[in-house]
Formats: sequence, structure tokens, C-alpha cells
Amino acid sequence: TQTTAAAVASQERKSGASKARESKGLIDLNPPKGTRDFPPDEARLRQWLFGEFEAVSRLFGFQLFDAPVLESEELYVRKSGEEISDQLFNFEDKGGRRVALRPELTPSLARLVLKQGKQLSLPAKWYTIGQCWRYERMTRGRRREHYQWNMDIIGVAGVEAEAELLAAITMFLERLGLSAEDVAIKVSSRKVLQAVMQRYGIPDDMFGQVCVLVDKIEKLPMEKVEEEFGALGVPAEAAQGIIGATTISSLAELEAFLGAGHEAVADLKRLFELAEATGYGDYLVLDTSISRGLAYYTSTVFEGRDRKGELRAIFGGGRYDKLLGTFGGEQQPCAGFGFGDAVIVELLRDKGLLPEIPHQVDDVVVVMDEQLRPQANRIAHKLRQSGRVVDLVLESKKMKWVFKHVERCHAARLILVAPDEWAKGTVRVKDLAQRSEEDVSVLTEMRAAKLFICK
Ligand SMILES: OCc1cccc(Br)n1
Repeated sequence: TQTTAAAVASQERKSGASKARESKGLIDLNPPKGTRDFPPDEARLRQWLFGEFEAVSRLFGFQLFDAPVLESEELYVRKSGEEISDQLFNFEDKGGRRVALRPELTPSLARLVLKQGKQLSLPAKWYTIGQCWRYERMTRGRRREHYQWNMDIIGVAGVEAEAELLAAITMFLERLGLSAEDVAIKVSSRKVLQAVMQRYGIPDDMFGQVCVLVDKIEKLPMEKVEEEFGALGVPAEAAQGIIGATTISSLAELEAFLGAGHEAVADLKRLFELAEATGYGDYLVLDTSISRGLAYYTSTVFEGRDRKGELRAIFGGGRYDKLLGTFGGEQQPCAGFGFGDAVIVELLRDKGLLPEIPHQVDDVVVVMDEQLRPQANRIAHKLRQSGRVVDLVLESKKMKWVFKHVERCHAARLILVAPDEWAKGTVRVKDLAQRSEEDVSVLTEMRAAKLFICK
């Protein structure tokens, strides 16, 4: 039961229609707060988007994995001030177990990799698309769920892994009609922050918290950031040194800051070289202001942003060489990314690149006399076996309805099973594109071949 204030707030947020239904004791037709329905039109767009995720993952030879949307809460308790941990959609199940709807997919991947142990041949290249959750006070009206495409490479220590992941991302963007003119991929290394922390003698065990706080610099007023550094016990001078290190935007500057032989410089130089050679170098921008909001990244981090800077991050990722170790498994070098299903659609819409994806079938089969229903079913079945997408009209309908239906289905052909034609062993086939029609024999498979067109 909600407190009175919460109930009143919730009632105020409901639309008039929802209130009206609620007052009649009817169920609310809207999905739970912060979640989305996918009726057919939206589901077709999502299916298209996921099809592109799948196609690119396939082209890169990655293997699909999956895990439950419900995980043990302990996978996500990291005490590093991460938004993802602060907003866990967690609860106690009826068995008294602390569980959570997964806020991200990487911990599940880590759990599965460790569970496979020595059975897993390395390097492993795994991908998945899964719904992820957060419980955020609806103060900001943000979504509580989204779908994320993840690709991860386990067992490769060099930035060749990050280069492969970025190649997949940029191939995906190009397939959708986007280019480096639309999207920038900001790249940095947390080894920069590590170097600064060492310079100021900040203990290593604060690395995750400091990185998560640096990620908030762009999102919070500077005084709030400085206050949070203070709360972490980071001296003001060190905080200024960390904040100062987030303004580097070229390899030359980075080299001057860290020194020529520093591993972060070598890593990023190699990454930019591979990106250029592969053909997506124009997307990359060195920018030490990015840190990402996940504590477990250890060096390379990257995020995709629209060049206009109007939208939230399109995707994000990086290297997380210590995560498996923190789960009590054998340490393995890992790199991966998460790519959400929401911001990319906003960007495609802004660019006029959202595809029209109508409901479409090849054939609509209609029986004109219920006596011929068995024959019509057989015709539809044979057509489907030959690969045709068939909408079989299941009740007697007037032709006016049939023609409207054929339009709704964007059908290529209308096949009428009617007594006169059937008596001659034929069915009437209307080719809706050619606006022609003919009676096609169904008496023998061969002569009926024209009807059972194989795709
Ligand atoms: O990317 C943060 C996040 C995690 C889970 C659900 C949603 Br919506 N957003």
C-alpha cells in the first residue's frame, strides 16, 4: 500500500483516461511507470534495429549468450557511488533471496565466463541483446528499462580488442546511414586518472570512486563535484589536479602530460592507428573528460555522442581487466560495450533515417464459400511451405473488407478460392502490383508451380 502522499502524487500523475478507468475499478491500460509497450508498429522497428545488432555481431564472428533478467543483487553491489548501483531495481524474493532486475549485462557475462572455467576457449567473443532495468524516482520522468546490445571480448590484453569493438560499432552506424559527421566516439584511458592519483598519493582503492565522480563532472555543477571529492577525502589540490587532467584533447597533449613512454599514450596511439587503417578513424576523438559511470573500467573508455551534442550518450564501453578477479575468478583481460535502444532511435529520427517498416505479407488467401474452407487452408499451407508469407482470412468477409485488408497487409497477391473456379480446378490470383488477374490451376504440383512461388 502506498503512503497517502505517494498515492496522491501517483494519482496526480495519471492521465484523465487512466483516472476515469481507475474510478470505475478498471485496470490501468498503461504499462508500469518508466516502461514501454511495443505494439506491432514499434515492435517492427525494434525488430529491425535488433536485426542490425545481430547482423553486425554475426559479421564479427561473435557468439550469442543470454542470462536471466533477474540476477542475485550481489552482482551489482560495488559501493563506488555508481548510478547503476544507487538505482538498483532490487527486492527480496519469496525465498528471502536478495535479487535485482539486471541494470547492465556485463556482470552476467562475467558470471557465465567464470562458470565455464577452463571449458571456455579464449579469446571469447560474446554478444547479447537484453532488457536492463533501473529504479529511478520518477522525479525526472526517465525510463526505467531499455534494451542494450553488448559485445565483449574476453582474453585479449591489447587494444586490438577495443579496435575490433569500435569497428563493429562504426559498421553498425554506417549500416543505418550514419557517419562520422553525425557521431563522435570520444576515447580516453583511465590510466590518465591513475597517473594523477599517484602524483597526489591518493590510495589505489579509491580509483573506482574517483573515476565515477569524474564521469559526473559534465553532469553536475562544479561546486557539487568538488564537494563530492571532499566527501571522498580527496584534498582540494588533488581534486583540482584530477579535474585539470580532464581537459586533454590530443595525443600530443597527453604525451606532454604523461611523458612519452607512458602506456596510456602507447595504447591510444595504437588504437588510433588501427582505427585509421580500418577506415573509421574519423569517428575517434581523444577526450580525457570522459570516464564513464561504471567503476570497473581499468583503462580504455569510450562513448558515442551525436556531433550536435544534443543527446545523451548513444553507447559506451571500455576495458575491465579486473572484474573477473573481483568475482573471485581467474583474472582475464576483458573489453566490451553497451549500446542502448533509445538514444540511437532519437538520433535516427533527428536525421530522418528511421525506416518505414510496414506490416507486409506476400499473399492474402480468401475463401468465397465456407464449403471450400478446408481447400483454402491447404492452399495457404502449401504456399507457406514454399516460403510465401500468407495471411489466411479466417472468416467469411465481404469483398469491400477484403480489399481494405489487402491494403493493410501490403500484400503482393490476393488468392480467391471460389466455387466456379474450383470446379475447374483453379483459384483466382490477383497480382496487386501488376493489377492483373488470372485463374491458376491447382490440379497438379507442376502446373500449380506458378501459384507456389518459391522465394
Ligand atoms: O544506462 C543506464 C540504464 C540502466 C538501466 C536502465 C536504463 Br533506462 N538505463
